Amino acid sequence: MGGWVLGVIGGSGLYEIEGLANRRWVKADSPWGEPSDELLTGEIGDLKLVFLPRHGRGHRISPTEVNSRANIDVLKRAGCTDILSVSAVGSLREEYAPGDFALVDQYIDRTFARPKSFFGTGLVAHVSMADPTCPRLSGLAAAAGRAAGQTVAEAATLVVMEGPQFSTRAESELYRSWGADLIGMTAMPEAKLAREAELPYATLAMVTDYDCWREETAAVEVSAVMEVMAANADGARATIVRLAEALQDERPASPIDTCLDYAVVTSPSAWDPARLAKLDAIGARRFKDA
Ligand SMILES: CSC[C@H]1O[C@H](OP(=O)(O)O)[C@H](O)[C@@H]1O
Ligand SMILES: Nc1ncnc2[nH]cnc12
Repeated sequence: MGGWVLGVIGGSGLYEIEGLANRRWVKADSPWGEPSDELLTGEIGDLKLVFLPRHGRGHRISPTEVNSRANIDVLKRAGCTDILSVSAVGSLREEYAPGDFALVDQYIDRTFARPKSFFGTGLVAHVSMADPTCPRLSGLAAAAGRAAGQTVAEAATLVVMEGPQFSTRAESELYRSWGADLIGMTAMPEAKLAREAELPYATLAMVTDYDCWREETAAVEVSAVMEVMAANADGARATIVRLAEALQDERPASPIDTCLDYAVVTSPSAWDPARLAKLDAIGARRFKDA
């Protein structure tokens, strides 16, 4: 096994990270279209880190228009072994307060206007999403957040809505009645695509608001989200540095590294060469003999 290569997808308010040695913005191409921006590559100690701002520098791209297939593809091409995804989220529970961090272990995917798979006609695959995040990476990220002085919850359930408008009060109450803890707009289909790419994935959620269900608090506005994110960006960066410091050694294998072995259902004789060609990075391990 080689070392860790950490991909970090930055969300609202996190458009770059400082403190990287040999830091360089590099253009990355993908057969899945345009990624959100160039990749910022660099090192923290022995760890290679690859950062991509999800909405692009200047926050140009809306949640629906984020090309998550291209983003995951270029991170895979850049050699990432694992992905930490950072997101600003609303809280659906009293106990998750603005300023808190949380690691997500379940998602409820309510998005409907985004391509959600690298697979399809000519090469059909069904990966398991029963446990959508990597417990090892999530645990390390939670410890890193605490070491950086943050309050960090674990095992949160995140609703991912289409947006870009925020929820109605009835929707907010509905998601609460489903047992969801947090709400955002971008972790899906990112988490599904990371799994198809055999990349262990974790969501570091940064709570920015109480959405619109809490009577004593004003309904969420984007200015409030960005204000809390500005106050928390240093905490997010410190968490990433602490996580990087914990990933200096060899990377042990994960079952996610080989999950496509159990997922592909199309007979090899029916594989579509055009789709196979687009899967040259995502499926490099699985389809190396094709
Ligand atoms: C800027 S408020 C709504 C916006 O913030 C979150 O973005 P991200 O997940 O990339 O941090 C949310 O998902 C929306 O895209
Ligand atoms: N209340 C909210 N709903 C959806 N996405 C968000 N991102 C930050 N706060 C949010």
